[in-house]
Amino acid sequence: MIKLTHKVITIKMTVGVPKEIKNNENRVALTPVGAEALVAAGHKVYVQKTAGEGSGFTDAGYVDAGATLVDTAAEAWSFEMVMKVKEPVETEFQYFRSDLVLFTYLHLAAEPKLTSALLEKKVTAIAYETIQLPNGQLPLLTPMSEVAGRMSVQVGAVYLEKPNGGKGVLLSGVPGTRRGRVTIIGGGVAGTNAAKIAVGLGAEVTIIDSNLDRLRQLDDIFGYQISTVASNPSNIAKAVKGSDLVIGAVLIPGAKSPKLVTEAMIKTMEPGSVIVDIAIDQGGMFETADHATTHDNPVYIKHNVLHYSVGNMPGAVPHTSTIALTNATLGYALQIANKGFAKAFADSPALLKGLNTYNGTVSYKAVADVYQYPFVEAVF
Ligand SMILES: NC(=O)C1=CN([C@@H]2O[C@H](COP(=O)(O)OP(=O)(O)OC[C@H]3O[C@@H](n4cnc5c(N)ncnc54)[C@H](O)[C@@H]3O)[C@@H](O)[C@H]2O)C=CC1
Ligand SMILES: CC(=O)C(=O)O
Repeated sequence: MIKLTHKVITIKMTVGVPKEIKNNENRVALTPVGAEALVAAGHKVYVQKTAGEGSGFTDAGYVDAGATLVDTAAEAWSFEMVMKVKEPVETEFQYFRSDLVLFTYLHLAAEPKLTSALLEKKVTAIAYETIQLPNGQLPLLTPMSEVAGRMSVQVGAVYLEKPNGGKGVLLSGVPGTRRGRVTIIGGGVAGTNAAKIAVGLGAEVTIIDSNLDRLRQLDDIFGYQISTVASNPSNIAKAVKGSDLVIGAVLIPGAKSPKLVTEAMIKTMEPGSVIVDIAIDQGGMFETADHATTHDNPVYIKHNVLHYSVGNMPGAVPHTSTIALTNATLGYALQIANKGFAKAFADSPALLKGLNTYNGTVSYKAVADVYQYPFVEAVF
């Protein structure tokens, strides 16, 4: 009898995980459990020392998972695929090279310098936030939008407190007083999660969205606990004027956020009101929220309204966020590592949607349009 053996060819990839260096960014791209799964699939994982500490994961935990610790960022960046959380900051651009596969959040529509650095160095850059399933869902943005949406009401409630500069409104109210009024613009993942917390606190909640089917779904979910409003300038102006807290959570995937709340609308809000611009990572949707803030200094005041516009909100709850992120990214990281990026793209249209720059060209149309770069569709 002849025994046939089939040789399975598995690509072994080296994967680097640098420590995040953005302000108060304590997430890390992989939990030890995630590292273990890549190692079990035959890959080598190199984690920069202390990268997991901020999320509650020790170096020893990664070693137990089969990963190797490296001392420096330069080493962590030297491997075939680099997994990160946040878009690289300027001091990290030195590590870009043409044979690098970078897998991370990128938000290129709001990052002109990063976009040109990736193009110049011909990096294969895959953005978590534009990976998209055929039904339109953004599976690697979803977990962080859930976190940011839930946090947005929590931080909004804190900044409404008088000692923090707010007007002194308790979102739940108490018997004999009015409830706090919360308007959420964009009723997708972040907006829905904001609504859950705002409703849970007992606030009066309005959700504005341009997608009427989405408003119908929200009406089915929340019933009479919320009001749904169609998005147009007049409805937005009215809702903003009457609100204590306005949360911005719109998204047009990959593109710059539309500025739906104008400066004139902000001027109509009562002093001490609060806005939370979750969409700041795509450029922001409030005309007056013209820059991203940091967890060190999250709020500034314009027209007597407190503006919170932190671009990495989930970084403030890194233990929860790192686990939620790895839960979502790991399957895609395994596809890239097991098959090599070209075969992984060929097999998965969802993953291919994540490709933002390749071989010195922009491969995501909404990003190309922002900067008027030619859009070059990558075919694998
Ligand atoms: N600042 C931070 O730390 C974080 C920011 N984000 C950002 O939050 C934003 C929202 O993300 P998701 O909720 O996941 O997106 P999503 O795609 O689930 O929801 C976006 C919603 O905006 C609605 N929309 C689009 N145009 C509109 C318009 N003109 N008027 C009203 N509604 C409109 C869409 O119909 C959709 O329901 C994104 O910019 C995302 O990058 C997400 C996580 C963390
Ligand atoms: C979505 C994103 O950029 C973040 O979670 O920081």
